[in-house]
Amino acid sequence: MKIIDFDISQSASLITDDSIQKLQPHINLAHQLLHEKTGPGKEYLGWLELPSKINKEEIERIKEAALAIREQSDVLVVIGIGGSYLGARAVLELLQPSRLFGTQKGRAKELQVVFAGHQMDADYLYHLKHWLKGKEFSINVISKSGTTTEPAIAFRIFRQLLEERYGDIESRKRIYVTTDARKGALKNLADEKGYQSFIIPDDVGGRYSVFTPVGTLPIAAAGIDIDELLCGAAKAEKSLETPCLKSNAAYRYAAYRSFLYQQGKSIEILASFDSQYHYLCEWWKQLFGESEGKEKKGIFPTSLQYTTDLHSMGQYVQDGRRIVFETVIKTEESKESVLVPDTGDNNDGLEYLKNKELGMINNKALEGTIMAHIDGGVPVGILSVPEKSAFWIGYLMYFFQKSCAISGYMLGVNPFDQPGVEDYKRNMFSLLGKPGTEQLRQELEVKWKK
Ligand SMILES: O=P(O)(O)OC[C@H]1O[C@H](O)[C@H](O)[C@@H](O)[C@@H]1O
Repeated sequence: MKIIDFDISQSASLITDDSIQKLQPHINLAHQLLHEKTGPGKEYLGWLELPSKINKEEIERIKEAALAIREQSDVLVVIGIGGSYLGARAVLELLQPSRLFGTQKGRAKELQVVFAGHQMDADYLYHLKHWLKGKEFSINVISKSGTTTEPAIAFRIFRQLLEERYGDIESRKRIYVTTDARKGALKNLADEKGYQSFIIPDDVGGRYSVFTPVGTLPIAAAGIDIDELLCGAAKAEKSLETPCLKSNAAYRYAAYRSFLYQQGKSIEILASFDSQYHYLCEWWKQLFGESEGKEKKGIFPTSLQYTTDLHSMGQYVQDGRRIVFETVIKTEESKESVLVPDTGDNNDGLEYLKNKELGMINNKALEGTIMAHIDGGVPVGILSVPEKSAFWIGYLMYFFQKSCAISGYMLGVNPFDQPGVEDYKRNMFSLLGKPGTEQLRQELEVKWKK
């Protein structure tokens, strides 16, 4: 039976199953806090039963909007940052590998999804604006608060471009807003202009929102089957209901992290041997980093793409400070077959690999790397994902959400807030001269001797 599993048996010399099992009482407590909705952040647990309680009518509305976008445009500009951006990007990059090279070649009228508002890089926005010349485009602006600076600026830029191109009335039909049901500047603007709007539920935080319209609208617009995605998430919700460590792989993963953190391992590397997982790793970093990095505690989540990074960071992992552990994503099947060509000579010394599958070679690299890292004192957990499909990515993302919540409760923090993120924003607003922030500006000038 196909399933996402988490296995640490190869690292037995560094971490035993027994030491994980001993954490069952802690897991039970965390499970209780989560499922009885009594823990910190309990007002943000809407994601927990979201896949099984999905509103069918809303899904139909999303599919209709996705179809309309595909009919009216060549390009969808998705504007958002953090949890309002990474989930959709992760799914797109994982399931549409040809995106990595720009276009969806060979397909009739394929909508291209591009991202903006995830930074304030002037050069990027300038070139994107110019690239859109002569292309039909629509916008999906996504912001739960409706006030985040980066997407708000990008939305101004692309809304202006849209209005100049299509005029006020037509451009209103090309703007799709995903935001709070009641409050925020974006909500007000959407009401005023009559943009088609989608709601981010109050009880679902940004980094847990991929199965809401935050993720599903751009994912559906890209032509990915959101029923399958949600079906995978619902399957995970059901399969990961039990607190029993032996049968709940997400809880085993949480316990493994918790155990290693107590042993002084403060950095977790999420590694994959498949470049399509890059943005899934970025999404995972926000999920765990924002959920756990508080009160001067928490594992620092980072990611590496192998074998690429074995040629840059491999040295550190193998032989640097022993504060690192690794979680390796292993996908069983490569979708495509690529063979090492038989060139009729052995000048490069690769004759022994002729006609061999690249997928098989990559797999041997994975096996060899895991052995080397364990020998070097790095515990490695293997997260096996049956295939790269909408169903299994849905399952995987729910798996991570659930393990993150449990891991956060085991750490003793609120896994659903992010108070620290406000500090840079406060300073930035003051330095930009936002009205009402004069006092802070003076304090900053004195402190930093400007
Ligand atoms: O959706 P938004 O309200 O625009 O927020 C986007 C992101 O910005 C923040 O600063 C938060 O730290 C993130 O958790 C959030 O996902």
